[in-house]
Amino acid sequence: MMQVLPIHSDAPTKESPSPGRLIVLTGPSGVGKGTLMQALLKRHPELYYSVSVTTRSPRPGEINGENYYFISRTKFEQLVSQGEFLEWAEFAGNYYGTPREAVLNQVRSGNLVVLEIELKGARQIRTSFPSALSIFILPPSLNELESRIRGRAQDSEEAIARRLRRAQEEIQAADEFDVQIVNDDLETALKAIEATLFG
Ligand SMILES: Nc1ncnc2c1ncn2[C@@H]1O[C@H](COP(=O)(O)OP(=O)(O)OP(=O)(O)O)[C@@H](O)[C@H]1O
Ligand SMILES: Nc1nc2c(ncn2[C@@H]2O[C@H](COP(=O)(O)O)[C@@H](O)[C@H]2O)c(=O)[nH]1
Repeated sequence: MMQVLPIHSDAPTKESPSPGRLIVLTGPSGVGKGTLMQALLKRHPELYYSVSVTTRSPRPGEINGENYYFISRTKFEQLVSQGEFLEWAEFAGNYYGTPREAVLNQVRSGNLVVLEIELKGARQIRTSFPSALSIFILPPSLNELESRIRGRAQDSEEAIARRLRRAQEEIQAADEFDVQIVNDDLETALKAIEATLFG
């Protein structure tokens, strides 16, 4: 379970110089961020993947502490008030947030830290950490996005509809980010991410 950390009244809201770097992977739900992330971690185990905190219920097979830290809304709101998140957002009826201290420690230690997060959180990171590298993953089409969400068979009809509505807003924001990559063929998209990260 996530460690509850003390409140730091001087916790940074703007970045301070550090040897590591934050990488933000964003894009609509179902576009394949998690799939790309897992493949990337296999090839580059030196990357640090930030495990988020959420109030969403675990899907079959999801493991607490590995996929997410699953907590209650009350606990999440308490952590927000304690300043424990680097960013957080409500998405499709649930809260999601990035644990502040673990991520900052990794960046300070010189590591490349990858956050896989939705649009509002990605915007918060861009504001707080202007040197973060942000990558927006696009679907080949909205139809393909829908069939990926449905193919995953993890969400109710209502959740699918909410995610698709939100996807259209998110896609319009793609140009706000440093790099846009279409996840059509997985291997091609992976190579494009690798080229962005490692040159
Ligand atoms: N390039 C691809 N071609 C075909 N299917 C893909 C591709 N990339 C991912 N998928 C499939 O699309 C579905 C959604 O992928 P994934 O769960 O990784 O998306 P996500 O962006 O992480 O979603 P969320 O943001 O909701 O967690 C999965 O079933 C995955 O196997
Ligand atoms: N702002 C944040 N968004 C996050 C975080 N962790 C995950 N996410 C994004 O939420 C949606 C929905 O995820 P799902 O697992 O329920 O399908 C998706 O876009 C994730 O990338 C976070 O810490 N902050």
